[in-house]
Amino acid sequence: MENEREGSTHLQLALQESQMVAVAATATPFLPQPLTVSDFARPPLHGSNLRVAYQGVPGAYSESAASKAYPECEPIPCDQFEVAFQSVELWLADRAVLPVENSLGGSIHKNYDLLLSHRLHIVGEVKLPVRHCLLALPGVRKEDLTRVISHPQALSQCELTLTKLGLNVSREAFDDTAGAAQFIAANNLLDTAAIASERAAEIYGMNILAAGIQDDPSNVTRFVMLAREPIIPRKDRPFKTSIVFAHDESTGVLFKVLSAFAFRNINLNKIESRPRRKSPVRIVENGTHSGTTRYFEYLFYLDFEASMADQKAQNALSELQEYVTFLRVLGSYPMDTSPLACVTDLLYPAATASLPSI
Ligand SMILES: O=C(O)C(=O)C[C@]1(C(=O)O)C=C[C@@H](O)C=C1
Repeated sequence: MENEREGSTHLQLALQESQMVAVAATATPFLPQPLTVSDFARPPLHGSNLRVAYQGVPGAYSESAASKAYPECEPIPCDQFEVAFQSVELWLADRAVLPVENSLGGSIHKNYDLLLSHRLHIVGEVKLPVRHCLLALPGVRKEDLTRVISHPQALSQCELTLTKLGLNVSREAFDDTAGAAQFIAANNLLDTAAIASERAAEIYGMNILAAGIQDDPSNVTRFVMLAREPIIPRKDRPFKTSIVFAHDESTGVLFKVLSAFAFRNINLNKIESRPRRKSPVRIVENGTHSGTTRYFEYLFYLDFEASMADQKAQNALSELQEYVTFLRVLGSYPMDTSPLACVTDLLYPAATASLPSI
């Protein structure tokens, strides 16, 4: 009797599990499921195509960036940025393609921090125009909406346009744009819209209520390609080098660092500061005045326009070493100078057709 009850419980569990699998399969048929930390126990996959990890689910802009960077690749969805880094380190993927900045939303700080806490090398960059759409289930009208969900970057890139559209909606953050569309479809939400790509609309059977809803028509996200090994820097095409450094409290160090590039006519593309997490604050006793001052400590990320194969870049870094307490080259890689093709052109070259624009 006891065994029988146990048997029926197992059966019920198995049934519930198979029903859950069936529901998930109906919601997103044949789509690869995102990697999670628990997948790292699996043996590495082998195949002839380059396996490229990205954060999100199919239809995410990061997937399009992976396809732009490596046209023949097998894109591998990951549920978090950290998982994408680890999947390359553990040979589950060959490359990772991750967003680092957007022309409207600014830097994606999480990835700057992860670049430092992992040992991968930047081997390329890719710039992707991001054209957002407002997606809802078939039959849903703008007036029915009470909520818009998406990746925080996408929500902020469309903030003004959402207001202009006259939508009386709350905004909620989601892990990625396509994941938001997938969630609406899987839960048959008739009062919720997602901000995501045209490709996400197609994959998850959603309608496009409005296209091109980003606040600036030339909205672009820059992604970096990461690998276990660095590439050999060259001088026959435009290269960029990314470094990260920290310095101690002496005066004018940042000025000296920037001058090391300026005096050699090396163009700086970007400088970003992040808190130095291991020692975020420096406390200084105020000499004659009583009390103490707390200074924030920073790590500086800098991109400059030169290859590490170039003597003047090597000289600039040698000079930097005199001023800084920590220096790491994150990668020296070809600049993306290609014309900006939009996501639709990349994935459906023949059909950049008539979308309901606002
Ligand atoms: O959610 C996605 O589709 C992503 O690929 C992520 C992401 C980001 O992290 O900034 C990438 C590009 C867009 O700027 C919006 C979101």
